[in-house]
Amino acid sequence: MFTDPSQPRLSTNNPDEDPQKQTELDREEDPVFAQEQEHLSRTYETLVKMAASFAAKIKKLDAEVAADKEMLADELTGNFASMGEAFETYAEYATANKNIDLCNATQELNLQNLEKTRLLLEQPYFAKVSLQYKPGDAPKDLYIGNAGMSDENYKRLVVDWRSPVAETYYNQENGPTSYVANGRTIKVDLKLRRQFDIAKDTLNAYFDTTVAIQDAMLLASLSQERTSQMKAITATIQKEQNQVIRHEDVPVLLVNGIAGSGKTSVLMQRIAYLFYRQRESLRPEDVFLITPNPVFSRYIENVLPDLGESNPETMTFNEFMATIMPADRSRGRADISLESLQRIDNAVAELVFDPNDFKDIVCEGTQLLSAGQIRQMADKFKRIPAGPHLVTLMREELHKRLSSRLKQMAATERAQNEMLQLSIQEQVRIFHETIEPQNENEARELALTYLNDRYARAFDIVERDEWLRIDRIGMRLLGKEGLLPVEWAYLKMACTGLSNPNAKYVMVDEVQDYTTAQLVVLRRYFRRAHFLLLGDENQAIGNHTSTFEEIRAVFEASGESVQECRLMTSYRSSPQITDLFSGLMPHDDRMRVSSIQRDDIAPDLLECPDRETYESELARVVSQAREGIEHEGRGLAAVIANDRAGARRIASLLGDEAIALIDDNATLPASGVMIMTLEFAKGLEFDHVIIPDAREEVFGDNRIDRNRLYTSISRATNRITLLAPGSITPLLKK
Ligand SMILES: Nc1ncnc2c1ncn2[C@@H]1O[C@H](COP(=O)(O)OP(=O)(O)OP(=O)(O)O)[C@@H](O)[C@H]1O
Repeated sequence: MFTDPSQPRLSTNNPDEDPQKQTELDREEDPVFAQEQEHLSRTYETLVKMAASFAAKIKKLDAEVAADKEMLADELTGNFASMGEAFETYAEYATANKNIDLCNATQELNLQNLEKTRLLLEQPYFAKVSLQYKPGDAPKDLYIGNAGMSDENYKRLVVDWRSPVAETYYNQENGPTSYVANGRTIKVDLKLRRQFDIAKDTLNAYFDTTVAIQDAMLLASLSQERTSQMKAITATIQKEQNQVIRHEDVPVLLVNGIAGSGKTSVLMQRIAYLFYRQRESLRPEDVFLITPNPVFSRYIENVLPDLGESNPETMTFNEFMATIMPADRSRGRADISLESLQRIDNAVAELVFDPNDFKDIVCEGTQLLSAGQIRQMADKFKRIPAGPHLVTLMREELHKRLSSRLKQMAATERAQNEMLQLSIQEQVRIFHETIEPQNENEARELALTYLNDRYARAFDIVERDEWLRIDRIGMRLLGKEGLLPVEWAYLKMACTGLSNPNAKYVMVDEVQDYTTAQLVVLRRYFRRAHFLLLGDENQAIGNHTSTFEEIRAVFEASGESVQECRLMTSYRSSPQITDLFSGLMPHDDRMRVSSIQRDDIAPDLLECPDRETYESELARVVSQAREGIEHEGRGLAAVIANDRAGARRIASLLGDEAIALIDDNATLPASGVMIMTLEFAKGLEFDHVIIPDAREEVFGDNRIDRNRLYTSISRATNRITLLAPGSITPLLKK
């Protein structure tokens, strides 16, 4: 056993040995190992029994509800013969429905419990803390896992990693510590902090840690080959990361972290944490996650489900814009100055609607309300200044007028004939039965239902204020034709109050890639939401994107203070790769960077004297990478080109040696060597990164090139190769 208390304690006698490869002898000789294995086996057995019991309860309750419903249908025949009988019948309905609601709630709980036990059966827990609450008291052992579970006698089997007491594990220090529960700070003495490597009911190893900077579980996790899917980091969350994950709920939290410091990982864990802490009120549709591109959305899509949580609304900025804009208008430049947006606000403050600002409401080829009618309606409200309040009043009025227009139409022979000619399938879809109106009244009512279905989109047009000609208003107010998407969206928000007031959280990853105008649009649209912004200024690779100072200013402008956390340790990249990319950072920041010590391969910088040598070297490097991956049967390598043209050139040079992922919608295979642009590689990571053209012409001494190089290098976990036909950029020659 180890004697150095600052080092992780392994359950093996040989510190050089991979804990995964402990011999049976080591384990047998270690009483702690045996005790822990026994505890695990017992817990696992209980969980198996509980899973079976929840499954049985679900089945039984399902059968009971089905029987109840059948009985309801048979027995509650609806006796309304007299007033008294009618009341009685209503009371019976109410009781029966209440019972069904109660059953549904119980069933929901059963399902949740079954889901939790299933999650725990994969790995019942990953850590244990022994906490002494008062001097002299026996320490209390708590096992921490991906979900919390108590047995049928209410004895805690596993504590959820997000529960207050689990904080003692993440504080990473033995001795006096504390956690906050129900607003109270509880002081405890952490006597033992033990990590486990567990798969189902098998204990592979345990580690007793005091200071976890170099914790063995972390090292084991970081040394695994990369796959096309990001993984949760629950068991190995580090102290600085935990401060973000468990941060108090503030209006704006900005996480400024170097490449590979776990920003995206922390973001996913924070979402899971918020869902847990607000489990009664926070729903996945209240949380919006804005990601840099569709590849990235797919890369992270399994993290939350693996933690037993649902994914929030996940979208790129363009996808977000598509939800609020006409279909053909949502893409395009976003480098609008703040002054232009300010001009829109000023102009809208003076806005008076003009007769030509309105559009006919046309649906299914029928004009339901004309622009002239809308104009007349606007005249009714002329004492109210144009803007969100007026638009709301007009919208309400338009709803009324649309309804009465459909009512008028429903009385016409034409509408009723159309309805009678509906196919049987259409009738069943609209009315849930076939129709045969018996009198004029009935025919009118049915025709109204039919028209409401046929012209449903018209109500949408009203609701989405599509009866306003935003481009026309923009042209008049700003004197320019063809608004850019961000301007269009901003103008529409200013005129109509367009927003999503229900969103509670908006998370923006890679925030350094957004222009100030884009952030202003997000802030204004999600007007009540709390924001979590994560980024790295050194990875800003686009023109006109915001600095962190500008990001702060956007949010401070709406009266909020912005809290900031820094993450300065690189978990992704080996120390030598971290040194290489951090050399491109501003000097003061560079001094604060650290990485996790592990096996290290020196970067390969290959300067080739001529084109021919260069091409054959590139082919050799790629071919070796491919062979290595094929031999192992896993692993990812990326050739990161500077642009699409470069990626295509390399693809034709390399032929079948590598898979070209040039289209935005391409998916990352599980393993292999891929060619891609940096835009595609953003946010992702690879065991081996090959930068095929690292000449000064490609990476010159300017901010964007520097950031492009930093971002490309920092995609690598273990190995980096840079090639150049000629000299490598002096940016790397410190
Ligand atoms: N505490 C941790 N335990 C285990 N792995 C971690 C931990 N923190 C980060 N990692 C790993 O480090 C890698 C980088 O994490 P992540 O992608 O979240 O960083 P990032 O800051 O978003 O990176 P970038 O900004 O460069 O895209 C991932 O493989 C992640 O699993």
